[in-house]
Amino acid sequence: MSATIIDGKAVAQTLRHRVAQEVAALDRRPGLATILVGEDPASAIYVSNKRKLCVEAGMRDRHRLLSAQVSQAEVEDVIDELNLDPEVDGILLQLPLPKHLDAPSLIERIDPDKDVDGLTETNAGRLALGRPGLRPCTPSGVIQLLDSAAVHLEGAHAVVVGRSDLVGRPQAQLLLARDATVTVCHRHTRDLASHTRDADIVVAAAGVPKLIGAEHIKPGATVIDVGIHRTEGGLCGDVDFDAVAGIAGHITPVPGGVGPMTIATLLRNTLTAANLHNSSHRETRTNGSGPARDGVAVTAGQP
Ligand SMILES: Nc1nc2c(c(=O)[nH]1)N[C@@H](CN(C=O)c1ccc(C(=O)N[C@@H](CCC(=O)O)C(=O)O)cc1)CN2
Repeated sequence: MSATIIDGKAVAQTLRHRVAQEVAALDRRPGLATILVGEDPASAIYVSNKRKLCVEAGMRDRHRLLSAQVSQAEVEDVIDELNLDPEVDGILLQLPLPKHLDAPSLIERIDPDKDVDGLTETNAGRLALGRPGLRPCTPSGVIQLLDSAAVHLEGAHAVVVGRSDLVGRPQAQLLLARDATVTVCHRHTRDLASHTRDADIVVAAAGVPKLIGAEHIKPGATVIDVGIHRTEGGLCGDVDFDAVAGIAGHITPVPGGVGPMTIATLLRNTLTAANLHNSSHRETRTNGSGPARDGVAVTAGQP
């Protein structure tokens, strides 16, 4: 093996520690609300970890567990209630949802300034236009991992494999915002290896176990694995780690790579949303007029 392993657990811990320090300095504790529908075991673990780490960072934890048979209208009511709750700065609707629910319209119902997943059309549009806004957690975490390993992004050829709303599309936008040259590959791409072999950075987010092998990677390239699959042999990603680690320059493991960054970034987004709400509140008190809510105060292009 020759690749340097990017330790997502360590980078995430540092970020969570920084968030906790900033939270401790605030007058008002930020609040994160999680909504879990049904009993998917993996989703239940992810939400339970989010809640645990939210409390560990000094934030207020709100949780709604809804039955797998809940109606669209009932979930809408919960979102409406959390949108209005002044103690809630961030709302996270855990995905995937049961099939009878219309996930895009529920996501769209979340107040964009509480959308700590960065998935509403408003925040996706802000990202596409390079405007400040809340960014999706996993792709934003990937950029932070690349920065932690000092991987040069400007002018680099980055290939994103996958085009989901949660990862692939926003990942491409975030890399573009950092001046990478971005190719997006997907299930209809012909000759995937011909694209990935040309890449300085490969982000694998296709949802196919061990899709990316040694034959897909240029020697010295950086390989980021977003996939998580439970197989009989244990957890694996979209990258065949053992094969690719002998060729890549940097690589993220599964577990311990991108996953922990997803949750740490969620906490950071919740803090960002709380800072926005606190400053809006201050403005309302001092001006007597409504706050100028033109998006959250993070730098355009930042993860
Ligand atoms: N509303 C959202 N739903 C989902 C998101 C999301 O960002 N927002 N992402 C994924 C799941 N996810 C967070 O929700 C998530 C996945 C994995 C991990 C993680 O830390 N994984 C560990 C392994 C843990 C294990 O499964 O044993 C690792 O990779 O080291 C955190 C969060 C889908 N849904």
